Amino acid sequence: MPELVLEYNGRTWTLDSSRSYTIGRDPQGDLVLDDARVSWRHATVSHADGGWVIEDHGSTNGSYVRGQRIQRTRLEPGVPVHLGNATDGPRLNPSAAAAPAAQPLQHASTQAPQSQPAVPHAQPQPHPGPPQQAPQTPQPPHAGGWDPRPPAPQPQSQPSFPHQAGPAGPAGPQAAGPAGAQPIYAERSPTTFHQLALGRVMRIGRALENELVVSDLQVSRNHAEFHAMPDGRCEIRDLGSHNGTYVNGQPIPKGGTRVLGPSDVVGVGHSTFRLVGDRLEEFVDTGEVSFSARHLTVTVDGGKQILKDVSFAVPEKSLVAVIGPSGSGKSTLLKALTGYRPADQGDVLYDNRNLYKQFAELRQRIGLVPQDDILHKELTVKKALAYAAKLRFPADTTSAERAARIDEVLRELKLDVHKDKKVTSLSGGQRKRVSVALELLTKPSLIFLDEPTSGLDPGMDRDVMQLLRGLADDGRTVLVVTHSVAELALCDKLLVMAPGGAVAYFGPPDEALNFFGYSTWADVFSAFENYRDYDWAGRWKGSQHYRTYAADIDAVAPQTAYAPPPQAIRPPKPQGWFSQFLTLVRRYVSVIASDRGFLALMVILPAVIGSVSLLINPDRGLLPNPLNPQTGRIVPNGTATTVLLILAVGACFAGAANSVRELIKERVIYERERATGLSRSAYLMSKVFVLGLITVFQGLLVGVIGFAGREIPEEGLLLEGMALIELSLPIMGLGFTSMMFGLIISALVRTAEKTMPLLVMFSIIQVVFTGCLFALHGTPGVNEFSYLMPSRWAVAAAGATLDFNRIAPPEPGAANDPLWEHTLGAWSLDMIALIGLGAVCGFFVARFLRRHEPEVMRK
Ligand SMILES: Nc1ncnc2c1ncn2[C@@H]1O[C@H](COP(=O)(O)OP(=O)(O)OP(=O)(O)O)[C@@H](O)[C@H]1O
Repeated sequence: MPELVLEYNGRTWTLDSSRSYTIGRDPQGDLVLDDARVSWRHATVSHADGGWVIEDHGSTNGSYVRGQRIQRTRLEPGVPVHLGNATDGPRLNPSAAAAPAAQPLQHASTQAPQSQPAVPHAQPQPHPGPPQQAPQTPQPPHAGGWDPRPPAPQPQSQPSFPHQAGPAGPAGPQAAGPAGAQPIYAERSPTTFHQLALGRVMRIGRALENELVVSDLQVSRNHAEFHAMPDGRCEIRDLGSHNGTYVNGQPIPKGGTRVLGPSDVVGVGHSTFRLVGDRLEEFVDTGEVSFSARHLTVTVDGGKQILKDVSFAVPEKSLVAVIGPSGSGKSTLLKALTGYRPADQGDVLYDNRNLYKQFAELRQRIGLVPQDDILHKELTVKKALAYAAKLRFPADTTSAERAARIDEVLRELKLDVHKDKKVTSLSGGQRKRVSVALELLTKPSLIFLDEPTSGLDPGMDRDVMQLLRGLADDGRTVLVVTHSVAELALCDKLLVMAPGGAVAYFGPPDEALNFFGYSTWADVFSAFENYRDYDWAGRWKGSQHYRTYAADIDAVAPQTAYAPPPQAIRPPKPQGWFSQFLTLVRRYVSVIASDRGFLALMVILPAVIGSVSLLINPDRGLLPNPLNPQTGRIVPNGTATTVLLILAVGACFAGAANSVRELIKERVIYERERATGLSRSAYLMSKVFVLGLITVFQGLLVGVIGFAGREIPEEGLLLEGMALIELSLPIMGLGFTSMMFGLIISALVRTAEKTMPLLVMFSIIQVVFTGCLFALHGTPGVNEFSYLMPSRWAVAAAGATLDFNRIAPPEPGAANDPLWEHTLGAWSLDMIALIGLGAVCGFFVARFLRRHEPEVMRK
């Protein structure tokens, strides 16, 4: 059997071809590499098809051969493999035969061949607590003997927060002090060092020609450069990067420079740099970050506190569950932790860096999976992720790079077999996995999930929770708000919120029921409901559990929260406006094209509206009637006004119906994408462009069918020989402006169900203000009000072509309607007003769209 010798850092292993070997940081693995850039289970080496192959397990930072990221490749003697970084990650040197110095790997020589170990998140993690003592019969809090029964002290479960010292700890004062102070990293050892000689320029970027190659898709190809100036100082220059360069968490202007002081920390993607003398220390954020919240308090208008003094801390690689009755502030807490709605008091520490102060940089390390899916269900998994990746990654990433990252994430979440299925055809649990996959694309270190298992059956609930367990084990901090209590044992810590928004418990999940003195969570929640005014927070703070698990972090005095600076609130735009617009248009067209029902309706609806108008006095034309010789007056042509009324209302309805659900149904997707750099105007314009084209086409269909079968004037006012087109133009414009009104409704409502009554109301109002049912001109107040209605202007424009002042002449003594004058001037004014109304609607949609954005971005 051919053996392989792998050398790393002076150590050698001889690998036997009869089994496979896992490589990673997991001490239980075969080849243990203690380097932060290497994933827990990073890769596997095995003998297959007559050679040795290495297969990456969807590791966070990748495996590289000859500078190329690989998924599975054959190992060649003398060709090293880098793990975690293409250039300076741990280097494995394969050689062909067993070298005399090589030590046979113990497992290989002493153990029988074994199957490849499962990846950590595929199996439930052993987190069994001590066998639970039988709880006492539940009693109300005011009854005697209901005092908390703290479990016996368990020294081994004492939490250790290596990077989260209290006020006396080394990192405490810095974390609360000026943003980005140097000692934040005092307890971390740098991942790599780089020498920076005087006068030298060291360029950072994704491209291999850079001196400092960062294999991180969040980083631009040529991102920034350090410049060691002759006077001994050093400056950082941003090279027009897409995601920005940060000094102490604050962005430096695009293309700008900043001279670095001794305590300054530079952030580029997931890497952070600090200059110590002529040595540049690089810290790579592999996801293993501690996380804590201190004294978080949220006060709403009126002074009511909906989140009260919430503190907790977890070390790296933790899975935290947050549970609590409805209205206990779980969503509010999530918003405070993600910066969507920063707390008014207290702070959130990300690896001891103040999240609010350094929001601009740290926001990119946060993934948020909202309760509703953040993908277009009509698309295939791969396509949906491809559009999301295009919007989130820098413009200079190639589609191959993005596709590679998507494949990596799909494999990691075991979704590769589903990648060509439509999202809508997946089970609830799989759909949630796809939403998680989307957030994992950018390799966040912190992942927040809002009720990911709601609506899932118990099997899927477990499946999703095990997935989260695996994400945490692989080096991320995961916090999940949930209503499901079945799988809490998989979590490292449990935060229980009490009515009113205060903490009722924080600690190991298996001690929680004992803490409350109940045997089931249903009892605990009933107690919350029945004793809403009980001082749950006081009970928690008086407990032994509090002293064990939270007193340290709580000991720091509460501080007024630092509002993120304005430049931090607006996320960097990884893509330019036009590129975002094009991607959004393409995505929208893909969504529409995949919905055959909508496509069919798009044609059938206007065709039916146009056709039914032909049933009205089919042999009558749309020209003015001759004078009645007896009265000397023109006999009104009721057919013309009725036909125009039907066509106009049809266009109104079709236009508004196209758009009325559009923004509300995508609200969650928009909110998430907006927080990751989506341009509001690009989003809005993509909707206006696609829906505009559809409605204009529908208007044309309505107009051509409705007018072509009738006698109409031979000459138009503007398009002389094309009266049919001239008559259809107002119908098309009316469809467009109604579509814009529909967007206003869509931006205003809170649920999609409310759109239908508003659509009906809008359409009926348009019927009234067409001017076909009663004379508007000469009716003070009503006439002026009608100027706000698109149907008024559209009917007037078509009426000007048809000469409505003669088709429906005013009562004797009344004046002609100036908007209906059979002149080019009147027609042009009507059309300009109609389109102008659409533009004004666009302005209002943009304003109202803010309601769909994270609170912090609404100002
Ligand atoms: N902007 C606000 N103004 C006033 N009150 C608010 C505001 N936002 C939330 N609240 C109130 O704060 C309380 C907590 O709301 P939150 O949505 O955080 O609870 P929750 O625990 O997530 O509830 P659920 O489980 O039902 O989602 C509720 O009583 C809610 O009505």
